[in-house]
Amino acid sequence: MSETPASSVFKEAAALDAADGLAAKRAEFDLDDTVVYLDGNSLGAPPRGVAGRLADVVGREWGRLGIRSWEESGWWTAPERVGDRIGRLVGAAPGQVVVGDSTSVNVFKAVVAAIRMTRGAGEGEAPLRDEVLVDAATFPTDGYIARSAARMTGCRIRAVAAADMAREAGPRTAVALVNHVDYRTGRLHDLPGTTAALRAAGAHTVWDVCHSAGALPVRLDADGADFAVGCTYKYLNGGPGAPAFLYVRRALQDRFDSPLPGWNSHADPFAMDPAYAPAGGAVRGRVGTPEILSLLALDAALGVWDGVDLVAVRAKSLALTDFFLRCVEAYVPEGRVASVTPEAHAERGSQVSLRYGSGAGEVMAELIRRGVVGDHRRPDVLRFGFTPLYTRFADAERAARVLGEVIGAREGARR
Ligand SMILES: Cc1ncc(COP(=O)(O)O)c(C=O)c1O
Ligand SMILES: Nc1c(O)cccc1C(=O)C[C@H](N)C(=O)O
Repeated sequence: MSETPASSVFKEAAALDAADGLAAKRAEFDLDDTVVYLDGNSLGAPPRGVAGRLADVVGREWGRLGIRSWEESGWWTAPERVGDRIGRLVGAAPGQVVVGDSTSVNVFKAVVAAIRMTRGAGEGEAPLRDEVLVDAATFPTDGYIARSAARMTGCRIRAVAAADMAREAGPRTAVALVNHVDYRTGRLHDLPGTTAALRAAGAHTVWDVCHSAGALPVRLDADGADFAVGCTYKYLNGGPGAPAFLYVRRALQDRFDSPLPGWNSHADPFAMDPAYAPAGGAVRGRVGTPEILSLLALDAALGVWDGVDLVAVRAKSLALTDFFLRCVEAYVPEGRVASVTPEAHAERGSQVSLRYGSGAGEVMAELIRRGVVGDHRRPDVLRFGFTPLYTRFADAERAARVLGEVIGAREGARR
C-alpha cells in the first residue's frame, strides 16, 4: 500500500520520540497517559516530587516546627531563593528575581516603579515622561493594571502593537509593557530589539514572560530588560495559583520605589518601625507574607529543570510545533483551520493556535471529551500548548488526528 500523509506522520512520530533527548523527563511528571495534555501553557502538569514535598512541608515544617520554620526551614528567604532558581531559566543572574503575589500585582509594581524612575527630583512634580505604552494585544490583566497605574500617576496610556513599540516610543514615553509571547497567537516578540530601542528613546521596558519562561531561552540580563514579570503555573509547573515573579535589573534596584511597600520589603521587618526603609536588592519587590505552601510546591516543581538546557527545550518545542502543523495538514480537511501562529521560528513561542470558523468552542469541548486537552479562546481560536519536558511527538500526532475526526464528523452531520 502506498504511503499517505497520515500514515507517514504516524510512523514519523514514533521515530521522533525514539530520538528525543528529553523523552526521559516525562517520567518526572504525574500524567494521565490516556489523555493528550496540551494545556501546559495555561496550567502545567504536576511534577511527581511536589506531592511528597508538600506533605513534608505541612506535616513536619508546619505541623512540628511551626513558627520556627520561618528560620529553620528557610521559609523567610524562600522568595529570593526560589527567585534565583527561576533566574537561571530566564537568564537573570542571582539576586534579581523575587517570587510572590500574582502576575497582575507584579505588573503594577513594575509599571509604577518604572514611571516613578522618570520623575523629576521633587515629589509631586509633573512627570518628565507621561506616556505608558501597552501591547495592543496584551493579555487583558496587563492592560487593566497598566491603565490604572497610568491614571494613578497622571500618565496617559497608548495601545501599540508589540512589533511597533520601538518606533512608537518617543520623548514622553516612560515605560512600555510588552508580552514576550502573545497568549492568543503564540507570536514571539523581539525582546532584545524592542528593549534596545526603548532604551535609546529613554524609556523602560516591562516584559511579561508568562508564556516564555520555561518554554524557550529568555535572556533578561543579556538582552538588557529593565523589568520582567511572569507566572509560574504554566511552563514552570508550579501548580494552580502558584506565585508569580518579578525581575528588576540590578542597575535599577536602588531606584526601585515600590508602590506596594509592605513590611516584607522593609530593610528590617521585625523592627516594626513605623517609618518605612526599603530593603536592598530583589527583596524590595516583596510585599507581605509569602505564600509558603504554593511557593514551596513551586520550589519542588522546579527540580525537573535541574540539568536541563533551555536550548534543547527550544529545539524540541520548535520540532513539536512544526510536526503538529504538518500533522494538521495531513489529517484536517483542507481549508478548515488556519494557523495564526507564525511560521518563522524566530517569531514563534511554544504553542500553536488554529482559527476555526464558527463553533471553535464546540470543537474544543469535543476534543476534550475525546481525551485531547487544549483550550479555546473566544471567538475562534483553538490553542494547543507544547511543553517539551512532557509532550511527545505521538501526542502531537494524536491531537491532530482527533481534530481531523472531530471536524470531519461535524461536516458529516451537517450533510
Ligand atoms: C500573559 C499573561 N499575563 C498575565 C496573566 C495572568 O496573571 P495572574 O493571574 O497571575 O495575575 C496570564 C494568564 O493568566 C497571562 O497569560
Ligand atoms: N490563570 C488562569 C486561571 O487562573 C484559570 C484559567 C486559565 C488561566 C490562564 O492562565 C489563562 C492563560 N493566561 C491564557 O493564556 O489564556
